[in-house]
Amino acid sequence: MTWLVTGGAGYIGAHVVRALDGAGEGVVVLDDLSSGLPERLPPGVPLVRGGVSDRGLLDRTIAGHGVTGVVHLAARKQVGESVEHPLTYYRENVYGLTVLLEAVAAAGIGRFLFSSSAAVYGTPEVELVAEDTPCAPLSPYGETKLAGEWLVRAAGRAHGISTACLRYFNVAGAERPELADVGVFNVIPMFFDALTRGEAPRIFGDDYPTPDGTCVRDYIHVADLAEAHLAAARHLAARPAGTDLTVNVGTGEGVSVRELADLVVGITGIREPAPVVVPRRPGDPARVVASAERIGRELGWAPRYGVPQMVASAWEGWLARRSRGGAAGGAATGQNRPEA
Ligand SMILES: O=c1ccn([C@@H]2O[C@H](COP(=O)(O)OP(=O)(O)O[C@H]3O[C@H](CO)[C@@H](O)[C@H](O)[C@H]3O)[C@@H](O)[C@H]2O)c(=O)[nH]1
Repeated sequence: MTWLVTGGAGYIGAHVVRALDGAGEGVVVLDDLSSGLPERLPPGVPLVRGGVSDRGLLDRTIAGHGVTGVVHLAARKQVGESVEHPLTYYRENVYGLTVLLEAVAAAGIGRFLFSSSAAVYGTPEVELVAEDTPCAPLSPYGETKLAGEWLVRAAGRAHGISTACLRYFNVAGAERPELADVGVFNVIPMFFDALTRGEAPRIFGDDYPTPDGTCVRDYIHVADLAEAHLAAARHLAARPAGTDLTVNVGTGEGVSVRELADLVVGITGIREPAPVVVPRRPGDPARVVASAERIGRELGWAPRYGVPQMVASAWEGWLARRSRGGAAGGAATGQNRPEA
């Protein structure tokens, strides 16, 4: 197969590209490089520069590279930003997806993997969130992911496309330092950022109904997440056209913010200033932990890495970036120079 990976130069996308490429699948990347970095791509993987709303570019890329499957990761993903700019989120995450699905249907492509999110569940009041837990997203970001799932499944049914919606839980870590997340939007990089600036990491609330009072999340190593994409791609390829699969990609293990802060302090060795508790951040659910039963059963997938490895690999990436002078990017390599 040849997979078109949209957003393939991003933090998660580059890990997915490496997993597919390493397993011998053909890969072509479409990325507008708004946050993606060409040097994240392995040598020999073609990069087409552009967005998923550009139908002409999609048609040329699909035909020119003989694309037979799509992994769609290109999207905006910041919850807070989506509250301020909902129209941008709907345009890029929903309208962009309709254009992509039209191109996929017109080309007769039979496999489509969609990057969804645990954000579709909102505030699930259950110990383990199963895929049939009612979806009630709290932000425009989560709404666009849920609407995206509806679009993907409806297009799959109408056009005989096999589809998989992967609901990512809290993604962290890096397979190698240069692939680490360069954004400071999630808790682990936010803790690193505070500590390396001599400030105390902030724990948002310790009065939640959880064992230590801090929020509990299901952290998943990005390399394990990438393997889940490979497993889903193979699952679809082995089944009849029109198969649809919706799975949580999480570990089933909850880790509290306090436990995470202790790990970060231990792994970085930066003990002062110690983490401080500040008021709750509005909108944070107390506990969001996946049921990983379906993904294990359907895909035979299980996580290989735990939270200590996520923190340690993210820290290596953080240090590597600092040693490069803090620059987020670098020059494109010759092999991955954008085509368009
Ligand atoms: O400086 C910080 C940053 C975060 N947190 C807490 O850490 C936990 C994790 O926060 P964060 O890394 O921001 O992730 P979530 O808010 O859980 O959301 C992430 O995970 C969701 C899927 O579950 C995705 O939809 C979102 O895009 C992604 O940001 C939460 O309890 C936060 O309150 C702190 O205590 N201090």
